[in-house]
Amino acid sequence: MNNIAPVITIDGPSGSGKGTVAGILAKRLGWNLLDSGALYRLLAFAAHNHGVDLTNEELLKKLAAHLDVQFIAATDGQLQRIILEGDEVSDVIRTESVGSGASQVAALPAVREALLQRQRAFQETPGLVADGRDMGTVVFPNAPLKIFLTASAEERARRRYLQLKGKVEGVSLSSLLDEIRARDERDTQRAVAPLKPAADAIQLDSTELSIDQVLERIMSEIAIRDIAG
Ligand SMILES: Nc1ncnc2c1ncn2[C@@H]1O[C@H](COP(=O)(O)OP(=O)(O)O)[C@@H](O)[C@H]1O
Ligand SMILES: Nc1ccn([C@H]2C[C@H](O)[C@@H](COP(=O)(O)OP(=O)(O)O)O2)c(=O)n1
Repeated sequence: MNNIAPVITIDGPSGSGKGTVAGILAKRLGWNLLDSGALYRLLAFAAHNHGVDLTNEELLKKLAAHLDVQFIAATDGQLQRIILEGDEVSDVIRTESVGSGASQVAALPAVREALLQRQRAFQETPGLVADGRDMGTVVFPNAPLKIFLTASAEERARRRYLQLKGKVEGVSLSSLLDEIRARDERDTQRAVAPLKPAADAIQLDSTELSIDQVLERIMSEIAIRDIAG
């Protein structure tokens, strides 16, 4: 690990655009990418495969510590790929049911602790773009640029609907809105590392902004701070 490498953190609720923006930024800057939510999703998915109950903190902690996962960096024309125990799971971990399981295991302190060093190990030169819920508050508190990206729950559900429609059967806008609200509630109300902006985060509401406009705003913050060389 190289602690000198700068980090840009992007935190916020589901569907605010964190993953999209983080992926484009990492590519544009030539930096590493940490999709921290994928770790919680992988744990929930692995727990399901191994028959581990999502409330069994002791077993989940062990599973988290030994999670056999590989992140294969994005190449031109291909997104980042995620391999769990030898199988590609990039798409199957993206369902709302795995997201909901991720949010449940993420509320357990021992699980968060077990995943902390694994996340910090992504901080390598030339830099890191990290997205999640507690990147700016807990995992990388010294990051020189912290973004807290939001959008209304209705807009976030609409985006998810457009994203999943045609790919996932039986997806409906109203159930997605309910699920997003339930996840917001759990992620903001939990005792450890709840979803909230870091005191020094820049808050960006993307409800009325395009992806390019969000990127433009972040690029100007990067330029002001002169953090990307
Ligand atoms: N500003 C935006 N305007 C419209 N759609 C967006 C915007 N940002 C992201 N999206 C779309 O919304 C969906 C969810 O975005 P994603 O990056 O997965 O959000 P998050 O990682 O915060 O859950 C994707 O299909 C993405 O293309
Ligand atoms: N740093 C993080 C990232 C995700 N989580 C939890 C809470 C989230 O509801 C789930 C899934 O996160 P993920 O970022 O993949 O979800 P979205 O893409 O925003 O829908 O994991 C967390 O507690 N801390």
